[in-house]
Amino acid sequence: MRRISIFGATGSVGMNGVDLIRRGGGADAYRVVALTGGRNIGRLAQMARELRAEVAVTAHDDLLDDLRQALEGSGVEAMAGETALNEAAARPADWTLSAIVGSAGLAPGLTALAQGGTLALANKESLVCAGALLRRAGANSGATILPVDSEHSAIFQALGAENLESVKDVTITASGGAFRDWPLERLAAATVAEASTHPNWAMGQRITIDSASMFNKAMEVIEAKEFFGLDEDRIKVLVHPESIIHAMVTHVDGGSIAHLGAPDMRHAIGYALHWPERRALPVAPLDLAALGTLTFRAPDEVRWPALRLAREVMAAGGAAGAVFNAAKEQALDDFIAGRIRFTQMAPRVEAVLETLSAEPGFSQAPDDLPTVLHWDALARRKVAA
Ligand SMILES: NC(=O)C1=CN([C@@H]2O[C@H](COP(=O)(O)OP(=O)(O)OC[C@H]3O[C@@H](n4cnc5c(N)ncnc54)[C@H](OP(=O)(O)O)[C@@H]3O)[C@@H](O)[C@H]2O)C=CC1
Ligand SMILES: CC(=O)[C@@H](O)[C@H](O)COP(=O)(O)O
Ligand SMILES: [Mn+2]
Repeated sequence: MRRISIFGATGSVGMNGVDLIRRGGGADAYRVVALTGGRNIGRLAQMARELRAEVAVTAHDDLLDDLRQALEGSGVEAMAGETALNEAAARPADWTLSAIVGSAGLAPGLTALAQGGTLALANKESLVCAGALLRRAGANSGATILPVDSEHSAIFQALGAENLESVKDVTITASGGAFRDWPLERLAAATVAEASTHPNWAMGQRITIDSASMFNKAMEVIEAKEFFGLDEDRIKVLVHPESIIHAMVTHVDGGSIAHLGAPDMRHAIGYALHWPERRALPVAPLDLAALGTLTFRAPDEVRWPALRLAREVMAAGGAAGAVFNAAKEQALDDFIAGRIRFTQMAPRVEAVLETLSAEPGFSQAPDDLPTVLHWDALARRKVAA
């Protein structure tokens, strides 16, 4: 039986993963090793019981008793805390879904990679903070890393067996998020509730707000560079309000291969689950005649300064990715908590990048986890200061 683990099982991507496992036969078809969550103990315990997981882990030490109680009589082991997340990631699994939100997903991702198997990576923050570390961990153990972010899954699928040398560039699409059509002068008054609605995708709150600010796309450009080893000038962004085309690969001969699909993450997760095969998935087929029109716009770096920052981060290299991600996470926390305005996030991130670029060691890519965590903590402190 195939052994699977899902990190961040109680979130939007995690629940879509659980849905696919359930539809594929659940505990009768898969041996579920670990399911992890954060504060949603009820959901975590219910999933762990249903899928007869070996262990359920909450990231929060103070919730261990609640989890134990919720799992009483189930035979599922309960664990809590960061160390427990890593212990769960060290349990051998054939397929692990990395769907924790934020840089908190990096340590368990690295641990899972060290034990081999396949890491299906939704946690884009890992690649932005520590792309080289992840690739090295995978290469050392012989693990496979598959993309789950919809655009990167689309590039992976559109590339097929093609050699990267024949690729002129890749284009990832952006919906433009909640404020794509707002007058610029209204953005400063945008509320958390307004930023937390996405025109096409049902996702967690943090990535939804990142879509509105385009920090999500900025992260994805860096993610594409790290995942596919493409130079930054071969990665383009195209605003596509319908989110039907997810990415496009353009070859040196002028041919472009686009990947299309309904905005449903079960396609990308299911593709990674069954790869290298393709199996039927519960995703609505496209009806292009009913859709009628697909539209496109050039990205506007005045409206979305995060896109310019991504280019600067890629040009800087070294610790810039770790600093950028952590500063963005802290600025997002501050916006959600009402401490800063929507339009203050990008300037805060830019200021932290500028300040920390003068620190010794900034130009060296972190080559171990403690160094990534050092830059992560420093960047968060600078934003909060
Ligand atoms: N949602 C989507 O469709 C897409 C998401 N992604 C990426 O996938 C990842 C997950 O996104 P999404 O599912 O939207 O996020 P959600 O916020 O919906 O879920 C996040 C998950 O991580 C858990 N979690 C939160 N904080 C911590 C922490 N500090 N330590 C351990 N676990 C934690 C949450 O637990 P709990 O809720 O129990 O507190 C939950 O299980 C992100 O990296 C995102 O960028 C990529 C493409 C699409
Ligand atoms: C589903 C997915 O992969 C998200 O990252 C999505 O792309 C977000 O939409 P935006 O295009 O609005 O950032
Ligand atoms: Mn995406």
